[in-house]
Amino acid sequence: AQVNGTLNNKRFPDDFKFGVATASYQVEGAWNEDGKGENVWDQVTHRVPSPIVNNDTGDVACDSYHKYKEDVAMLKDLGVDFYRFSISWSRILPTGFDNKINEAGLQYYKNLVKELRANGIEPLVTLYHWDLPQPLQDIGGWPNEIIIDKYVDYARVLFRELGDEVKYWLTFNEPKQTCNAGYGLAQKAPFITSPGMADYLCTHNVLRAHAKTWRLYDEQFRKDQKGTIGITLDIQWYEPSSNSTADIEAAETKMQFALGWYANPIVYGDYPSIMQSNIARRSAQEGFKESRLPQFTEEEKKYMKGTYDFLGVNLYTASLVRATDEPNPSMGLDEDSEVLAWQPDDWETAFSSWLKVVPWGMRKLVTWMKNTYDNPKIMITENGYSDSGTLEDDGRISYYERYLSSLRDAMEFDEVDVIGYAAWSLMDNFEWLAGYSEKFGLYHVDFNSPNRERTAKKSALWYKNLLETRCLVEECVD
Ligand SMILES: O=S(=O)(O)CCCN1CCN(CCO[C@@H]2O[C@H](CO)[C@@H](O)[C@H](O)[C@H]2O)CC1
Repeated sequence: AQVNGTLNNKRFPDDFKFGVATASYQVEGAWNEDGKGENVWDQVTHRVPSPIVNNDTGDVACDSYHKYKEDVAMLKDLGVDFYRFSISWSRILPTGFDNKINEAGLQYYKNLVKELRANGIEPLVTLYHWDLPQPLQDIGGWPNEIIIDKYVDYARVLFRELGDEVKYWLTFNEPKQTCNAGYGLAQKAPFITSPGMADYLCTHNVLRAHAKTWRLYDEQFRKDQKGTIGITLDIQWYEPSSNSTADIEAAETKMQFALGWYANPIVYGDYPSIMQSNIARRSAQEGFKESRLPQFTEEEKKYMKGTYDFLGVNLYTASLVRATDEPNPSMGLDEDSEVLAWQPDDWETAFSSWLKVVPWGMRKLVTWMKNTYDNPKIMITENGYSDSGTLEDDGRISYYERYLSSLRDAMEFDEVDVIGYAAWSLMDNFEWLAGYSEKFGLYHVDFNSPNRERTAKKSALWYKNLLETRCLVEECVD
């Protein structure tokens, strides 16, 4: 356990998988090469004025589309068990619809998977990491339920074309970002402002698309391909700001609105009851004839329940939560929860303003998930630290040591079934609204050079050593 700052000294189990993660729009570049169609991130980063720092775009990014062999060499050198990357829907289906498959785009991913396997590295594929084909957004995007079957068609192409070599799948990366940030608060593409309305419609369709895809794999591909398929949810740990009953309940409510929104339907078949009751009451007060939170039919609930082999979770930070007796009457996910969350200014912070360094939140989160979702297999599919780009990144090493120690504590003392961990990220890449101004990589990338040279930071050598010893301290105990 972490006693006065010491690290957990237990070795990670032999079957525990270590990896690193990236995402298509953030690293690939080649935004319009070899038949790739436009996606919502191409569209928003090309807007004038641009919402992105320094007008940065993913047009070239790390140029992984051309430099994937170099990337695999880095992965090999790190000694990872797996590489988590995402597939660009519009590189496979340029219009988003499956009536036209872009063979060159498909070939890129076949080549990447082949290169990984040739180096003994397991591919873990995220089907969707936010880059929706623009033609699908033009007909409404995720709030339009026609999207459900278009996503399933896309998934079917990937299972069919890549499923012989890819055995680990994630349907979505962070659907809350797609829906709440993308369609509620205009913080992510397509930057639509419809809080407490389009975010709920988006989620209702994402969840049904996820369930249909999990069932498709389970019924039509798993027997032959013998793979495993989950989803990645983003969450921060929400800690009660006092031990009052009201604040403890407020923190639980916040977890239900921020993680239960997706995990409850997938594990138990329906939205959390606190979401259903709060939003129904507030919708009635606002004069709506029905709740702003869509309802699943009874058969949808049965169909949805249990659609996961494991739960992926991205954890970076934490916040404090307190109750309030003056709830904000506006519509929105945060307002509908009727609790207040914040990050104290004096908490240790990374370079990204939202990223407070709160290692104990890792153990709290995965133990809460064990207790709340009946002890599921959990994979940490992202965890990482931002700085302004130094090669001597001691801050990143310290972050990883403390978060991994907290994770190992949860495995040792709370017996949480954690099956793996991926560091975000293999290399510096396009950090969404922050462009290239915030660096998350174990490797530095020179975005001023057309060759996008990669250079190992101090943290890369630290991670390589961890993967060799599988232990956070000098003297490890089995
Ligand atoms: O800035 S603001 O305060 O107005 C809004 C904060 C937005 N947070 C940022 C982190 N994100 C979860 C992590 O998101 C993940 O983390 C990585 C690092 O961000 C990304 O590069 C990955 O693509 C993403 O999967 C949740 C939303």
